[in-house]
Amino acid sequence: MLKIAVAGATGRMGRAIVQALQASNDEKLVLTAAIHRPDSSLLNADVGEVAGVGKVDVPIVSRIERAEFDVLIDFSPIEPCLRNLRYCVANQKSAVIGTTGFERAQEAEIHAAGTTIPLVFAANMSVGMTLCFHLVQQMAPILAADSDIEIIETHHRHKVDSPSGTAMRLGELIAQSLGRDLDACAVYGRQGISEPRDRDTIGFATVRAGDVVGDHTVLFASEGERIELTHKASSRMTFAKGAVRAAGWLGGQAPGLYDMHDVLGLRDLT
Ligand SMILES: NC(=O)C1=CN([C@@H]2O[C@H](COP(=O)(O)OP(=O)(O)OC[C@H]3O[C@@H](n4cnc5c(N)ncnc54)[C@H](OP(=O)(O)O)[C@@H]3O)[C@@H](O)[C@H]2O)C=CC1
Ligand SMILES: O=C(O)C1=N[C@H](C(=O)O)C[C@H](O)C1
Repeated sequence: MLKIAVAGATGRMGRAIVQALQASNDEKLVLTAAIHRPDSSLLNADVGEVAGVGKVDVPIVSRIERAEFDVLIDFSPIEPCLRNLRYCVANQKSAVIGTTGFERAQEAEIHAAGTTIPLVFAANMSVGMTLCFHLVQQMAPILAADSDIEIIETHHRHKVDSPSGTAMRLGELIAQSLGRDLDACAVYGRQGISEPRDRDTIGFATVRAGDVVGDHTVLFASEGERIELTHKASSRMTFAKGAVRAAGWLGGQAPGLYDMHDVLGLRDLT
């Protein structure tokens, strides 16, 4: 049996993860804890009822210290997510982190945690986007000399971090495959009069509207042709199933920093 705790359990992703756990065919995965913020009116409510899957006998708690678990799946906001991670490191628990929007120093802390506990950290837990992460690294070195590279993402109106974690990861992987430093070559949005576009930059455009689950396009545009690699998520269950799969996979792993390539057995692709 692998005991799973979910942090951010009442959020959009948290509820989808509770649903995915209930629907999972992996009988060794058991939801044992759900964590929400201390001042929530939902404390002590049954998380299954909050997620719409009926009673699961798991009351929502406010502190990770009150949770009994082997693997934490965390989609809570940045500060609680980092606090939870520190608890996991101190208590040798495994973690799957799906939260996005971390600053560089916070990412460094997550990477360091991966030296002491089994940790999956992935801005996008879908199979399709994991494949796109691979594909852009193949495409960019072939196309970059003649192409402008732009990353365009659209998400629902409630999303607070931008560009999305996925867009940033796409940018990092493209920059890495071209030997560029993303911090030096990224251009975030444009307004007003500017010089003509510098081919060595990577542009980011962000759209926030309605209930869009998550669309990403990487555009390679040269004189005379363009390639658009587009991924569209139409259900949060796509990410939730990935997170649950990652938790089950982590159960047997040694300490290390992993991503969905490892979980899906696609590491040889990269
Ligand atoms: N890696 C991936 O595949 C994906 C990643 N994400 C990322 O996951 C994160 C969550 O997204 P989403 O579910 O849409 O956001 P939500 O805002 O719906 O969910 C976050 C939840 O965390 C709760 N929360 C606030 N404080 C705490 C706390 N101290 N402890 C535990 N929970 C707390 C919030 O409660 P309240 O609202 O009451 O404050 C909210 O219910 C984002 O960073 C998003 O970018 C999203 C989809 C896929
Ligand atoms: O906040 C979201 O919704 C999503 N966040 C992730 C991101 O920032 O990339 C993944 C997905 O696109 C949905």
